[in-house]
Amino acid sequence: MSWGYAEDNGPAKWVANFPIADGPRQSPIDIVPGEASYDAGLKPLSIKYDPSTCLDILNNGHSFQVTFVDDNDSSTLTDGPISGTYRLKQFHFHWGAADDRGSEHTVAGTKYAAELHLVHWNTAYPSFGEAASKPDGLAVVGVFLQVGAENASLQRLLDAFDSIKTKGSQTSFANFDPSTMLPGCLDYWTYDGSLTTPPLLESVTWIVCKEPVSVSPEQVGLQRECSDRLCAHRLE
Ligand SMILES: Cc1cc(C)[n+](CCc2c[nH]cn2)c(C)c1
Ligand SMILES: [Zn+2]
Repeated sequence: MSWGYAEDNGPAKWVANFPIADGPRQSPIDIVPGEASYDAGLKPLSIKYDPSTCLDILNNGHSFQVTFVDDNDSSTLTDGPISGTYRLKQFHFHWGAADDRGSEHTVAGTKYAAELHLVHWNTAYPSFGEAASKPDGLAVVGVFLQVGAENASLQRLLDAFDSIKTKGSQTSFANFDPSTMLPGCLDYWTYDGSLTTPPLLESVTWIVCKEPVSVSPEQVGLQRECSDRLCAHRLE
């Protein structure tokens, strides 16, 4: 039985096959703004994405993921809490069965309808796979999606869903600029954590944007409908 989000293979059961689930820096966490300490040493994020590095969109059975060419420094994350250059590898979303759940991180207990993860790897290591097992190997920018106005940028992704109906299917997806999904203000919380799905590797510097972006009820409904076809989990 592979891991998932159902009663018999969900997060409470992952520790059986992935003991790191009980590790010291597991994600997601509840972010309590009042308890976060201000660090004047932190820099603003520097995000530079080149839409021509966008490669394809994949249904990996747990979400849909847009993958990027990462053999050069065309799409990078620098500064913020990290040192060196991290390359964009992929982005994907987490959502749930209703508008009041879906995000992985919470803010003072509040869940958002969905959460975007932009996954970057530290070019101090030879590849994404190598970096994924290093304590400073990955940097994931998290953006909360709040139900409200339609998100034109997201709509282009949702329109591609029809061609990735079954788990494991992928289709080419070109010239998408992920920075169109970032909020206007890039203020962030940061902490050292982990992947939020098995193998739960403790290799992620989390950079969670304070400002959410909007998604319309229809769009998040489409994501849910797609997740049926993605045979993906229901978070609750
Ligand atoms: C090597 C590796 C494996 C997996 C499942 N993931 C995805 C895990 C994940 C999704 N959202 C947060 N962590 C990453 C980013 C790297
Ligand atoms: Zn994720």
